[in-house]
Amino acid sequence: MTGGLEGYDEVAEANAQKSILDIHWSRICARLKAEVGEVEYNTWLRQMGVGPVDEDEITLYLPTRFLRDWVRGQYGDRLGALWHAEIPAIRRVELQVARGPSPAVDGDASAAESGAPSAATPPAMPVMDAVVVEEPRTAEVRSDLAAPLDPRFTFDTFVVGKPNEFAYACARRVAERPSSPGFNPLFLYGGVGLGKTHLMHAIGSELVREGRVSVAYMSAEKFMYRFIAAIRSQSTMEFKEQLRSVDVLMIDDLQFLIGKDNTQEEFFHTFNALVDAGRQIVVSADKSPSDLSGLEDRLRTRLGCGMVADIHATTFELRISILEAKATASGVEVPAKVLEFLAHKITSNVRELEGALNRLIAHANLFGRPVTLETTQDVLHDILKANNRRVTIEEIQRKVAEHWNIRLTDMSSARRSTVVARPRQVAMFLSKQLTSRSLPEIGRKFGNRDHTTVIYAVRRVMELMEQDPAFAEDVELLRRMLES
Ligand SMILES: Nc1ncnc2c1ncn2[C@@H]1O[C@H](COP(=O)(O)OP(=O)(O)OP(=O)(O)O)[C@@H](O)[C@H]1O
Repeated sequence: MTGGLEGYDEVAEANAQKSILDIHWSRICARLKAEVGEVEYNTWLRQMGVGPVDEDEITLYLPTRFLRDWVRGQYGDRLGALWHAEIPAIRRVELQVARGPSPAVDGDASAAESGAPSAATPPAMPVMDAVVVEEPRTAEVRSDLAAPLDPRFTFDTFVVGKPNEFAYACARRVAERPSSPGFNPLFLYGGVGLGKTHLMHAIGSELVREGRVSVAYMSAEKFMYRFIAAIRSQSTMEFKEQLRSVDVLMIDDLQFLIGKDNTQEEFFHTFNALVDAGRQIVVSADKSPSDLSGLEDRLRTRLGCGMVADIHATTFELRISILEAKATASGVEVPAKVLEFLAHKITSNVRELEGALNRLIAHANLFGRPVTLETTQDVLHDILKANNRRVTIEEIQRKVAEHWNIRLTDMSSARRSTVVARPRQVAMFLSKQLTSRSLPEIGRKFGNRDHTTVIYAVRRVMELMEQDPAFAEDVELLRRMLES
């Protein structure tokens, strides 16, 4: 009797654990689906099931070895990070192949020994008596540090031309031989959308693929938030230890740390500890170390001590090569004339060029019509119009400052009085309307402000234009002057 009741308690306990894991799992699945898109999710991830938790490790099941290897390679880190975010005690994800149902399997030791609750049964499969486990292998997950590396950003998909060949060569060298003298730190800099992040991910993917070293990649913004969170939860020591335990640390968009003195200080110490221990640092920013004037001098000096590589603005030839490569990869035939047209018209950066091509390709796939010059002009009407305008954010700032009689420097100053803040908001609004710059880019031009500040400014100006006809007239006048 007693044994029966104990058995019952165990079952109840196991069921409770399973339903808790299921709740976490459904949240993780929703996140993954949103991140990778429905098609990719259904192709690779939908059949995954949750297994037992053992101390800091959770087991996930996939039905075939192929799927298991693919998911491990492409999503292993991300799965670890998501599980860790849901249940902080989980630090590792083990991916196993489970074929089921398979009643005749001998010695299902791993399932039995783990004392696994019923959650050990992969939910996407029929109820199993046993789970066949193949080659259990644990994917090391640096979940506290890692942002997932984008599998599309590899050296193979990076098109090399005059403007980026030096940066590319340096990145390749670091991926082949991290911490080589003269290449540590590697500092990549250049304008927006020119491939800095792509090269960093390529370095990371190469190193992870080779399986030689542990890599942590994150944006400077994420670094700051992690640091603040560690201070709040009184776990700065853990944060420092984690950072200092990696072989390669990559920090993207370092300019974000301008004006964030405490985070800069922390980064400086981490930087020194890692370089002194012979680990590799890779950093990207929009300017060279000497031009990052808001960074502390000692940090700028150290950043410039290794290899500094500039990615220049694209040339027509590089734009054509990039378009050709991306069109070929898409499988959609895009006439040379259209590629030339795009390379002439969209000169701002690769991100925009790629966005335009993607839109054309999506349109062709959706309607099953060939891409022609006419459809291009039609489908990309708005992008082409924005690129026809020659007005720059600097011109907008100058005109608006003159109009309201404020100093040009106030466009990027921290002053908040309405006399200054209102024209600044108008300039942000006009920058959004009249240029093709993204919200973060606009924010950066206005004293490194966040993109949410730009969104707020755009909304506020629109509200005021509705409420106050005189103000609306001023803004319209400025717009016409700038457009002509
Ligand atoms: N040489 C290249 N070959 C192929 N794709 C490229 C190249 N340069 C940039 N891209 C593509 O352009 C897009 C923008 O690049 P990326 O995000 O690396 O720019 P970035 O310099 O990091 O920009 P930001 O300053 O905004 O962070 C990406 O999709 C990237 O793959």
